[in-house]
Amino acid sequence: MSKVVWSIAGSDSGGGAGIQADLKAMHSFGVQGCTAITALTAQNSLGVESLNAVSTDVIEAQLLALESDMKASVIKIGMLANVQQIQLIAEHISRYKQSWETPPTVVYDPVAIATSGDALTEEDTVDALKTHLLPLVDVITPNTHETQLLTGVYLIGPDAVREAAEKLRAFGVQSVVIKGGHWDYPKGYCIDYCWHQDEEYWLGNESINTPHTHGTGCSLSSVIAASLAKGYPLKDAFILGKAYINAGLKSAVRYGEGIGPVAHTAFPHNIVDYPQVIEAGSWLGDELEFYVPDNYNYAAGFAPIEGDLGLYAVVDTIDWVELCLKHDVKTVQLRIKDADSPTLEQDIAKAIELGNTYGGRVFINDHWQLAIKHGAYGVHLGQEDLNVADLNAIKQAGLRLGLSTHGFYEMLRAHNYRPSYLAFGAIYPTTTKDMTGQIQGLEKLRHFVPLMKSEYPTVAIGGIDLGRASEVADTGVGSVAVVRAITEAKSPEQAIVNLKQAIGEP
Ligand SMILES: Cc1ncc(COP(=O)(O)OP(=O)(O)O)c(N)n1
Ligand SMILES: Cc1ncsc1CCOP(=O)(O)O
Ligand SMILES: [Mg+2]
Repeated sequence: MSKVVWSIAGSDSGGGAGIQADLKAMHSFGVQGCTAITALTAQNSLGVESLNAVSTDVIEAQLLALESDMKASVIKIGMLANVQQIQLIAEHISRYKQSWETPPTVVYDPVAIATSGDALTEEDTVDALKTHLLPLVDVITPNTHETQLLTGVYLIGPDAVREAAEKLRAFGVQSVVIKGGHWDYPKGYCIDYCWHQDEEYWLGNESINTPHTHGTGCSLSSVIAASLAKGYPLKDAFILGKAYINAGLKSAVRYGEGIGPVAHTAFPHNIVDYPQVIEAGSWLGDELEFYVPDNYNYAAGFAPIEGDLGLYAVVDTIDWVELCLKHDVKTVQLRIKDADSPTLEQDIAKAIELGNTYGGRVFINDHWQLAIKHGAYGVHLGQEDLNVADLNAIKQAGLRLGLSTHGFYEMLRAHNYRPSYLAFGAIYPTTTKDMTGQIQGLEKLRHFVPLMKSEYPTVAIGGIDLGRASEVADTGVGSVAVVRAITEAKSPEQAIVNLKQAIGEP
């Protein structure tokens, strides 16, 4: 069933922001948007002419109607026009959180506008938000101005952004996304920040030069809400929101005399619309004065893969490497997880030799030093390895680099290194490795493939068996990687033939 997301927000008669923007953005991400309207604004592209707050009775009637039949997995809150509204919404959300079988996630996009022109500048409104609403908020998405109004911190640089986020968390908010669309630092760039579960994430891209930016805030938080409902973790929802807004800004047009609305397109499938994940040591990281560790080593642009990866066998012994190569599996990975195995080096050397004998590509998982020493075709590394492996040594030695990714944030982080292939997983639950909370499913794979296929060979891994191989291949992914589908098959030789046939490998 499609996920339900509520938007509790104001109506923009010009159609560019508020409820109208929320519904369009939610639709683009395949969720059912429901609404509880808090205010009716009379506005056009030139500005807000009047604002009529909806009575709390009428708001409550909308909420009760939705609650009795269409409970939300995520509730997005936008404009709240007065203290009474804040109290009412907080009371309801508090009850949902305590009594619903699946408590909703709450995304709050503070909107600094009200009858007086600027609700967040009124002390009692800000007090009511801090006392009643913020402690119930899972993700807050203020822009620079709203952050300043709520925290009193002026966002003059990255440390100030961190300080403001800390203040918002002190009000009881779980996670913070601060939209940097309004600061021009570094010059010509748009930098956004996210704090979630004790980690910070920074995204950046060149500013998009258009005056037609109306509704970007509402739309971004609605994409975040819809993506959370779809099961994306916040760091991925944050990226999808940015990419959607970037695509929308590029196609935004004027409808009136003034500022036009950000365009609503579709799930972003063009890599050029995606922001950069900012890491220490990168140019943007240096501009933001990120701490660079002593052992920092970065390399990008690894040797390309010749031909198609095809069926990719991931196995843990030399016997399996040989069986797979002998039966014409063209890509094989030796994955020995016991770093203390007394035969580790010998096994790696032998696997590489077998690759040369049978003309197959042999990747070595984890043990990049031994892979270099014995001249492997490539190495396969995880995201955590990126901080410790000597990437320059791997690149200089001409080895291919395959990288694991679990979601859009990791995919973009991997993209910073321009590896030789990108693997995406786990597609389905697996017993081979603990992938709790990391199961991607086919829908996410369908989004990942078109995004990355023009840049890299793509690989899908995790829980893929003969019954599932063809639906995975149908996503257009370049390669299907399996462990148990071969190693636990009654006849591994026949399994190889069947798997190749299922994925259309000649
Ligand atoms: C093709 C392929 N994809 C993903 C993985 C997982 O690698 P990693 O994240 O390094 O985890 P471990 O395999 O080391 O447990 C892989 N090995 N191969
Ligand atoms: C190593 C690895 N990385 C992500 S899932 C996985 C295991 C895949 O094993 P299987 O094909 O048996 O599900
Ligand atoms: Mg590994």
